[in-house]
Amino acid sequence: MTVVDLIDTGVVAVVLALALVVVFTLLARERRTTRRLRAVQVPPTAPHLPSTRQRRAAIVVNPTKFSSLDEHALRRRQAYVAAVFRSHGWEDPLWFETTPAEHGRQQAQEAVARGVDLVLAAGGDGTVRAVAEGLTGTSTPMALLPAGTGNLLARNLDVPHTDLAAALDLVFTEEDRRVDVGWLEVDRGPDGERDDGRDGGPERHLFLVMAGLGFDAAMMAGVEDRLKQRLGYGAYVVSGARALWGPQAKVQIAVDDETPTPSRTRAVIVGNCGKLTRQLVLMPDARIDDGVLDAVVLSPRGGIGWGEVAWAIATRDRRGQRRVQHLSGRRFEVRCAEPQEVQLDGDPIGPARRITLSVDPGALLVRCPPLP
Ligand SMILES: Nc1ncnc2c1ncn2[C@@H]1O[C@H](COP(=O)(O)OP(=O)(O)OP(=O)(O)O)[C@@H](O)[C@H]1O
Repeated sequence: MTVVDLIDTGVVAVVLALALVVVFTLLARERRTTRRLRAVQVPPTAPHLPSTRQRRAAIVVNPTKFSSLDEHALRRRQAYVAAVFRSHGWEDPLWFETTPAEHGRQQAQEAVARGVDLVLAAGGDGTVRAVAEGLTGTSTPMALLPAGTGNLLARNLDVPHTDLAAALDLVFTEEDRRVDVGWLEVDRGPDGERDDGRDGGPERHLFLVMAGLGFDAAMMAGVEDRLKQRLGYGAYVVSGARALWGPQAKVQIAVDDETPTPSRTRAVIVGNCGKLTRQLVLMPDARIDDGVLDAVVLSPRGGIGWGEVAWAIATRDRRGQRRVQHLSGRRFEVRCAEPQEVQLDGDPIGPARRITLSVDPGALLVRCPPLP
């Protein structure tokens, strides 16, 4: 190992150590202040209004996210939620469970067919994406009951992600906001296996936060479920430390109708919104309702390069520099010389040779606080 390698290794170790300290401190503080799930107090029932049609919500639940609750606790939680709806003059909600084969899209479509006024996605970002696929293009809004590890959409929309009762309150106090939807088309090459549960046509996935390929996707693919349950967000830091050392990828990036530009990169991340945590903002200019997608292209070499990337992100640098390039447009196409891991709102979906990302402006209604 040369002296430069040693310095590089040292810098990476310091950057990672700092990142670990910052992430764990922020998460610990966030948990302390917001974890306490409000006492299960059933609010008083509102006076019955016979003349108007009662509104009704559907709740699409990913049961794996509540597996720590026993049958009794689960029923109490459901009874509490139903009582909250009744107390606001709504009918008892319809409940749908996701399955290993149907992650929420079909359940949301069924809820719309049954005429509900709102569909709540109770799960992580995977459930939120699936429910959004079922609601996009309809006039039925979605609300969030965040129960995942990352809860990236909730973080970006300022929906409480550690207090289900507070998230539920928003249903009755907030308005519907129109947000953009991102679509990712994946070309896996002749040997690739599709991952969207459909048979014909191109493989297509909806995303609401970020999609991309390279380092970040490899990091997410490397997160083991057991570690995620034990460490939560910290599992991503551990996996990130492993993925840091991969080689640069040769890619061609085309934005809208421009000529593709060749690049050697570690990650191309395209965002509908840009926040990873309250403090960590990857794309400071990304807005979920501006009708365009933003992107960052990260091209560090060695530990010093990663240090520059970490600094640019920590300081929310908007201008970009040689290691961190910012782009924006309505359509991105990324072609890779070798297949690269792809991620969607934090979920790895396997390697691909080419991805195309486009925006469908204002295609989804979400009930949430005013958009940041
Ligand atoms: N009934 C079920 N049994 C087993 N697995 C399920 C079931 N329903 C959904 N899943 C799995 O859960 C995944 C979605 O999980 P979730 O909603 O937590 O998103 P996530 O992105 O994994 O969240 P996070 O990583 O933030 O915890 C789906 O992709 C599917 O694989």
